[in-house]
Amino acid sequence: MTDLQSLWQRLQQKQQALNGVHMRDQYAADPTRFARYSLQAGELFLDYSKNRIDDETLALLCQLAEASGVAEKRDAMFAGEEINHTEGRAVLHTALRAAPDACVECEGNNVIPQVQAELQRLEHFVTAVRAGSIRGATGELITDVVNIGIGGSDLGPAMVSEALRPYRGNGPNLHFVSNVDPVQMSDTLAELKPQNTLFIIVSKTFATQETMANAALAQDWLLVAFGSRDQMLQHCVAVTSNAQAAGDHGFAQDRTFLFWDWVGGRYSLWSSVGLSIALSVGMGNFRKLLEGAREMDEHFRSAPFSHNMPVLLAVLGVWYRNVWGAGTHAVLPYSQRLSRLPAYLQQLDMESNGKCVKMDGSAVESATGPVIWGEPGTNGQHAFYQLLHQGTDMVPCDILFALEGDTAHVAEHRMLLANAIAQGEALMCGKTDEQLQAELAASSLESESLELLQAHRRFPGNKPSNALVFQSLSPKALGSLIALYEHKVFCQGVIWGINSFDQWGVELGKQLAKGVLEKLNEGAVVGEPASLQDWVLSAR
Ligand SMILES: O=P(O)(O)OC[C@H]1O[C@](O)(CO)[C@@H](O)[C@@H]1O
Repeated sequence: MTDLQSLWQRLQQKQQALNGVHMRDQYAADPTRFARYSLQAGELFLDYSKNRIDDETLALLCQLAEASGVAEKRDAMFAGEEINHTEGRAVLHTALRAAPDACVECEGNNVIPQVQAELQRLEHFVTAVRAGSIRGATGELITDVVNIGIGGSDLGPAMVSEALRPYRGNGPNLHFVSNVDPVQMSDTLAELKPQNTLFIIVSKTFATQETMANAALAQDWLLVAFGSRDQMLQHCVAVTSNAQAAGDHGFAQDRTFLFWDWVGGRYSLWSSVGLSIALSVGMGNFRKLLEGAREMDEHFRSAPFSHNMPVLLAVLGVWYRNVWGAGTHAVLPYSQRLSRLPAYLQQLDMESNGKCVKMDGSAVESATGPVIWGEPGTNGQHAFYQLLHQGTDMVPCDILFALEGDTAHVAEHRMLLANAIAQGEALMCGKTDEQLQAELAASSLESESLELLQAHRRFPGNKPSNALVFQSLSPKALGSLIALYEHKVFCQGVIWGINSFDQWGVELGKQLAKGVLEKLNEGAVVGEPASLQDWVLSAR
């Protein structure tokens, strides 16, 4: 039996032993549990004491990470090795936030000078737009910026710019258009004036159907307003790793911001893809975001696994996914500003680890990435928390909150905190039968109804959750938080033996849609419809 097999076996045994143990008893028996199962990394604090674990489990999980080669793969990633082997690419989003004097080699070249040069170009542009020295074609100020992109070219900038809304100062208003459903672009344009609007067309490939279609709609709108292609182009910039395609679409070099093929779409917000973020909150805040991520990178590279936040989150996720059979993982930000975090993490996690084939092409032997879902916490409480507390599935949760809010409404922020803390406690402790009986006994209900109600009002508890806490949702804390999840997903991919950096599973639908579109453009079907496609054709 290999080391790995024996570790999995011991973890299975541990699960059987812990299955009958209640976390509230573990807590009661060990007053040091919270202190021992929590840690600070930079601006982030993680409480992982409300998990179905003990010291031996944690030690086994860390050994699993070690035996799976997490440290070696991590070092290979940071060193620019070609770890995305199915696309023949290095994975170097960490170089985008590395120190300016760092040296990170990719195919023998240090990539840091080009990263820093592109950041400088971004800085000049951002500063000029915010200061009003770059203006629209008619000399008017740019008051609104529309980011046109999808997936990684949308979700990261959209999530971050919403999270950092209080840092906008006199920055322009931001709008995001991703969906090829034309209503999104129409509704957005209805609010805007061409002379004050800048469009950022963000696409790594500069070939994505949705983005190119939306860019064309925006450009038509500008052309109608200005009647001149040159003026139209003054209101557009491109962000891409395909400079050639941007050039073919008429974008001048000084209106094209670049990133590289070693930056995966879902890992790209740290690059020029973050232009909308930087325009909104200013370059100083964008650099703080990078700094926060760098701090987490350093922690990930240097902390022992037992005190390594991304590694701990990763192995806890693996523990529930593979040993306890949890199919989903909930992300519950107690922060309206983080309302887009679950959607962002869906792409980060599910596009990375939704795989059924190992690096060598053989089928995986265990389950891989869970379904990631969630909503801001208090809204979720009045919607789906019923299932978290009394449903039949175990749903591990991440509960996130800032100690300080960013409004003057301190009392309301305290309510938010109270809810976040109470839910973690309710999930863990549940309600004992004695507590419930005492509550019901104090009511005026008859004994028959009491018995029935007792069953329905039982809270079993013993439901796992992590709490991720930060002083305030600052650019630096947010940078660390995003990098934390990136590295968590990476570690899990290594443990499952999969390539977390390709996304072949999205291709088939795209290919088929092209064929269907051609048929829809051609027209009607003859005879009885034999498929949905035929039926739609004949129904139109
Ligand atoms: O930036 P692009 O090339 O337009 O791609 C957008 C998104 O599409 C995907 O390739 C999936 O279809 C994502 O990985 C990517 O973030």
